[in-house]
Amino acid sequence: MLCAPAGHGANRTPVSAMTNYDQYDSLRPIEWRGDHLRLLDQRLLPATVAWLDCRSVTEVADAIHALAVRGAPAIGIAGAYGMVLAAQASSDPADLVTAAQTLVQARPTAVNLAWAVQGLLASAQSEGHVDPAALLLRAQSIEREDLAANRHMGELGAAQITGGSGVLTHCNTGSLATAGFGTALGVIRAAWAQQRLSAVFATETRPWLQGARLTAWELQQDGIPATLIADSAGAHLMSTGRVQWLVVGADRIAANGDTANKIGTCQLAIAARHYGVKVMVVAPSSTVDLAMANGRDIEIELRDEAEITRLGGQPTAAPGVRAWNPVFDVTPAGLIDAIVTERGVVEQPAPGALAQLLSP
Ligand SMILES: CSC[C@H]1O[C@H](OP(=O)(O)O)[C@H](O)[C@@H]1O
Repeated sequence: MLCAPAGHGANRTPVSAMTNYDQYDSLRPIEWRGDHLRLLDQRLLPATVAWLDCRSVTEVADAIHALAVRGAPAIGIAGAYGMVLAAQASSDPADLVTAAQTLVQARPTAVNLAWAVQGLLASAQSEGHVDPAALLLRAQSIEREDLAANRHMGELGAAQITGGSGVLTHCNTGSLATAGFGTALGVIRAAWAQQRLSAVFATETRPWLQGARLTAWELQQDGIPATLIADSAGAHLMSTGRVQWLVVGADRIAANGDTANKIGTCQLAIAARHYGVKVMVVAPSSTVDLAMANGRDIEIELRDEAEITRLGGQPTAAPGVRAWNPVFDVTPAGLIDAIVTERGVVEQPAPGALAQLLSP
């Protein structure tokens, strides 16, 4: 069933658009500095807060591939600023095309990266010349719109959650993964601020530990008590009745609602359906890929085996053992109860519902 677009008679009126979220908006992982891009190096968090200064499109692409900056919206924003760096380095349109290819190849699954980069390339091509200032305005607009979208999605998603609910989240979908406030974590922040939550649980999210290292750290900054669980404890937690919602982000949502997200999301959604826990996907419209009919063709990023067999640079597996490291999976739309975007909420996503919601 399709809920009315946000703000137009939606059948769940957000509790209050006046809730003050500023305390949750202080963290910015991306800073444009005029001739370089500063990125909070998320590989070192939470032990070390250090910044990378990227002065070329290659350095931005390398930072995206290495997960120094990560999270679907955040890598889109970083990619956009990478295009500005490319335009500052060369006025040759062919070089901008090469820059776009370099950035898009950094990570294949999150559509936000290609959406942002190819959008800036198209705008330069439509202008007929490479104008760094014009591209900078577009990059800044993408960043600004993402933050606004996150705050709005927070309200819409929180309105879905009845008071006294426990929630489980997977991976990191907070300020570190976006322009600020977060997607799924933004809903959790809003629901907490509106006193709707009885408990927040986060999975550790192996192998990269986005939950243990990043989500737990963000929630500590917020003063929101959270309990960390092993990824393998998700189904058991749901069996105890302590959570009513599984709230996750997305890297690419196909037109029918099939959703690519961090590896482990699908099995959590299967367990959620078994135990009567509702599943909410929270993502800006820039994460929806209407050109992809369903999730079967979403490219799943495979990363280095060492991310499985080593931790913190130390071996954790039997020497020489091979590992398979897909870092996303696809949750079928039939397992999803609500997809929350800044344009509104789609419940029980049916074919065509997202296209209808996002139609101009
Ligand atoms: C709002 S972030 C969306 C998405 O990105 C994360 O992946 P990664 O940490 O590998 O960039 C995770 O899948 C989040 O749900």
